[in-house]
This record gives sequence, structure tokens and C-alpha cells, in this order.
Amino acid sequence: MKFQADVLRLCLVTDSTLCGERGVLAVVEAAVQGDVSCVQLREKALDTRAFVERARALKALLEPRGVPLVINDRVDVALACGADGVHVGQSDMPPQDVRRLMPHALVGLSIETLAQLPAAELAPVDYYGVSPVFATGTKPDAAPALGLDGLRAIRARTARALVAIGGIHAGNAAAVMAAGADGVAVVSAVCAAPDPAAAARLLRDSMGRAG
Ligand SMILES: Cc1ncc(COP(=O)(O)OP(=O)(O)O)c(N)n1
Ligand SMILES: Cc1nc(C(=O)O)sc1CCOP(=O)(O)O
Ligand SMILES: [Mg+2]
Repeated sequence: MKFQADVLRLCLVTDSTLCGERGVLAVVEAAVQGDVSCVQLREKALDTRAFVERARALKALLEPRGVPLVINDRVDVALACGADGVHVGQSDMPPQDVRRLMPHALVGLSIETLAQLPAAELAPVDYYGVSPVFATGTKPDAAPALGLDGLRAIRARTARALVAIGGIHAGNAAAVMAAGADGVAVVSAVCAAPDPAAAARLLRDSMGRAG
């Protein structure tokens, strides 16, 4: 993998509703000032053309700043905009196909239960999204929360990088890292914050520096 080890440390996953009138691009720009290490563009309602347009604009914003762009779910959109990676879940395109289509990309796969791990270990991915660690209102169809014990159990059974997601904020991010995560992914803690740059900075500081 050509990506730096700490690229997954603080991932912003976008939500255009929570970004509100400020818009996704402005919120992402502020979050990058607050030192997010990676951005995942997650669009569940846009049509394909609008998704590609937003992805291209985001790529143009992030590339000069050295921040990788990951596209949620859609390999076609990732290819069209020249994204650095793709994140897929258990019902999305199989990771083997993602890897074949994007051999050099950063590929993430969601893990919602310990039972999903054996098959995941055979998949050609770079990291697991451990999801959700805590209850979240941001994704209504999220699986039951794993808790820190669930995260620890997955940590004990894989050497792969783990990005924890779901209900994470500056008040619990350090505990998530202590439970074995290599990084955290957040939506509302940054997208819904009045000052996304300050919110991202607070998260970074609360997690401590990479060891
Ligand atoms: C880092 C990270 N982890 C998990 C997810 C969830 O992906 P998925 O299960 O495909 O659900 P949707 O995001 O598509 O609703 C994620 N996006 N990012
Ligand atoms: C995008 C996403 N995926 C999840 C999963 O469990 O798979 S939870 C989630 C949203 C997390 O939002 P917040 O940081 O606001 O809790
Ligand atoms: Mg998905």
C-alpha cells in the first residue's frame, strides 16, 4: 500500500444533510484545516452525475492538501474522479471485485460482527471499518453496537488496520484507540459541529498523537 500508516487515524465521513447550507466542500475544507487524515465521500441520495461532480470537486480540493479521498459504495464514481480509495460494506460490491478494478486503491470493508471476520480475512482489503462501536443516529440501518469489548475482540483476531465508526466523538475517541483501533471515522462530530475545524482539531488532540 502506498499510503502512509497514519492516513486512517482521523477519517471524516461526509453527510450532506448534516453539513447543511455550508455545503460538503466547505465543511471538508474546514475539517482538513483541523487535520483530518482522510475523507470519505458518502452520498446516499445524489444521482450518479451529481455524485461524480461532487467527487471531482472534492478530489480537486484534497489532492493539493495531500489528503486521500475515499468513495463510499461506488467504484464507478471512484474511478471517474480518480479517488484514492473505496469503502464497501457487507452488501456492496465484493472487495475482490473492487480490488480487481482498482488494484492500487485504499480499500476498506465494514465488519459488523465477529462472525464476518473469517471471510473478511480472505478479502484483499487494507482496513476494516468496525461498525458501529457505539449507537448512532446518523445511520438508521446500522447493526447493533459492538461496544469497546466487541472492538477488542476483533482486534485480538486480526492484524489488519481497524477504523472504528459509530457514535465516536472527542469524549470517547481515546478509549476507542485504547481498545485497539488504528483510527476513528466520524460523521456528526464534525459535520454537525458549528466549527468543523475546531471539532476535528479537538478530536485529534483527544486521541493523542500516533505512537
Ligand atoms: C470507515 C467506515 N466504516 C464503515 C462504514 C459503513 O459502510 P457500509 O456498511 O457499507 O454502510 P454505508 O456507509 O454504505 O451506509 C463506512 N461507511 N465507513
Ligand atoms: C457511515 C456509518 N456507518 C456505520 C456503520 O455502523 O456501518 S455508522 C455510520 C455513521 C456514523 O456516524 P456518527 O459518527 O455520526 O455516529
Ligand atoms: Mg456501503
